[in-house]
Amino acid sequence: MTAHDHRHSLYTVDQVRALDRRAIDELGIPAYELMQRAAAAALVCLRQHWPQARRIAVYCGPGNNGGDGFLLGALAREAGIHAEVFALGESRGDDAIRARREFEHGGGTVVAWNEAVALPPVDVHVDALYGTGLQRALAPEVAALVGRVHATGAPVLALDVPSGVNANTGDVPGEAVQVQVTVTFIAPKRGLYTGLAPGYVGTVQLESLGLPETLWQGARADAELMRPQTLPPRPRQSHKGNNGHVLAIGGDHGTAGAIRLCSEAALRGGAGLVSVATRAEHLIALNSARPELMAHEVNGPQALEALLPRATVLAVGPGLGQGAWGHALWLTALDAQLPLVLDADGLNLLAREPRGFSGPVVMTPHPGEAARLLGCDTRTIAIDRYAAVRELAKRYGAVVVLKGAGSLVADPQGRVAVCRWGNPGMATGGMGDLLTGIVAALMAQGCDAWQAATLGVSLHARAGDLAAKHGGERGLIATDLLEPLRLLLNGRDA
Ligand SMILES: NC(=O)C1=CN([C@@H]2O[C@H](COP(=O)(O)OP(=O)(O)OC[C@H]3O[C@@H](n4cnc5c(N)ncnc54)[C@H](O)[C@@H]3O)[C@@H](O)[C@H]2O)[C@@H](O)CC1
Ligand SMILES: Nc1ncnc2c1ncn2[C@@H]1O[C@H](COP(=O)(O)OP(=O)(O)O)[C@@H](O)[C@H]1O
Ligand SMILES: [K+]
Repeated sequence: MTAHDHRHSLYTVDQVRALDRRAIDELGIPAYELMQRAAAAALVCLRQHWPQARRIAVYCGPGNNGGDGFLLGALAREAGIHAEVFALGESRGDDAIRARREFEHGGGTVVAWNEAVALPPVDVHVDALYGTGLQRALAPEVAALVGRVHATGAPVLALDVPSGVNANTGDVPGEAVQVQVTVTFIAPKRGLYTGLAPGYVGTVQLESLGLPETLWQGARADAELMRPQTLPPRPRQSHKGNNGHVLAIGGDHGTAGAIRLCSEAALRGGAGLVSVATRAEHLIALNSARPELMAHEVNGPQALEALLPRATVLAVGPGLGQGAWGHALWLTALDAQLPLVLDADGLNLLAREPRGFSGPVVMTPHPGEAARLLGCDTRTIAIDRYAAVRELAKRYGAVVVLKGAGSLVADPQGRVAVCRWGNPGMATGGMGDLLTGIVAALMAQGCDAWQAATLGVSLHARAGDLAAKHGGERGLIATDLLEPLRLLLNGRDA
């Protein structure tokens, strides 16, 4: 992928290193000057977020991230801010060593950190321990420092990456610094946006260090950040037959809620018609709750086959179960040669009985389902969500949404888009069922699998944010998203 808009492109750590090298080799900017620019940008960021800050503490690790910290300490002192600088280990590498000397030549004193050192009272802590060079979990003594910094309650600014966060993957293998602001240099690292990282990074501010656009042009990026999108307005002459017909299949005994949420989301996602193939016992409840739904009793494959000719997209899985009924409907749906959205038990059945697809498919696993599909544990998924989602998309020949904080969407060719919206209020039952219905509705309206998945994920997460903005995160429930979803789908976000 070429990256013309580097603010929406996400890079692996190796790709960021390649950009650094090009800045040094092709633009002739010495690495030490990049470090100086990073420190200057960090000071601007610090003052922008905490204009009243008079005292800061900077914790410097042994590498170039620590080098950035020493130079920030020097600049802060020059600007009249009292900076106490702590070193964790000896600086390694010419630039980091030179940065430390520059701080000391300016009159600053570096305190070698040990656990007997008292943390000074400060307005802001600056985390310059580790950046993109983090290789493993923080050592116990560093983790102890992190705990003490957190306990002060004062805000933290991270230089480049919060220490302990793997900037390449978003994994956090042990302790990590939880910060209010991460000022990241040169390019957005893909790991800051997904998995455990969103719990640590706070606001991510990109500083391009005055490097020209040409640096990013032609440079490889690994993924893209989703941008807010909607669908174009409907043609005035539109009729329900133009807007697709979603058939939602599921709702075994005792699981009516999942299929109702999915089908209602398909209606609010703009599908022209929404039918439900479910157990007889759910029909009255579905019809009385949502008379716009066409609910059908389906007791086996034949009854489902009768509904297929009118459907444009099948949403398969919410509340489907993995019993004989669910399995038989699942097989019929997968053989129907219609576009599919597969979720929940639709995915669990696929993990049990792997197979290919004949038409376009979007799969929407959460990490637990993803682990079943890949035959691994959820920890393996968390270690590298980018690798997991790409492997799923490739293995199943489908567009795959790997849900959870910083949802990822991948296609079988390896393209990946990252969702930067959503909130922990959405960690509640039924949210995934909505997503299935939304993605199906978008496919029914003519989006291809990639468009439906990326637009669906972004609308769902933004609807979650809008709902949480009005009522808060705790107590947010899936149906709260339906009205904001409709607003966002129509390009309104008030
Ligand atoms: N090269 C460049 O062009 C620029 C680099 N910059 C800074 O340089 C950083 C990268 O510097 P480095 O590559 O030196 O990497 P780091 O400073 O992140 O850390 C590398 C050092 O830490 C050690 N280490 C890693 N994980 C450890 C752990 N868990 N426990 C103990 N030791 C560990 C490594 O062995 C190595 O000595 C960036 O994040 C950024 O802050 C900026 O100055 C901007 C420009
Ligand atoms: N902390 C979070 N941040 C952002 N989005 C979240 C968070 N927790 C859950 N979500 C989103 O909510 C949805 C939950 O889906 P899922 O786990 O399938 O729930 P369910 O099976 O109950 O419907 C996913 O789209 C997921 O990305
Ligand atoms: K850091």
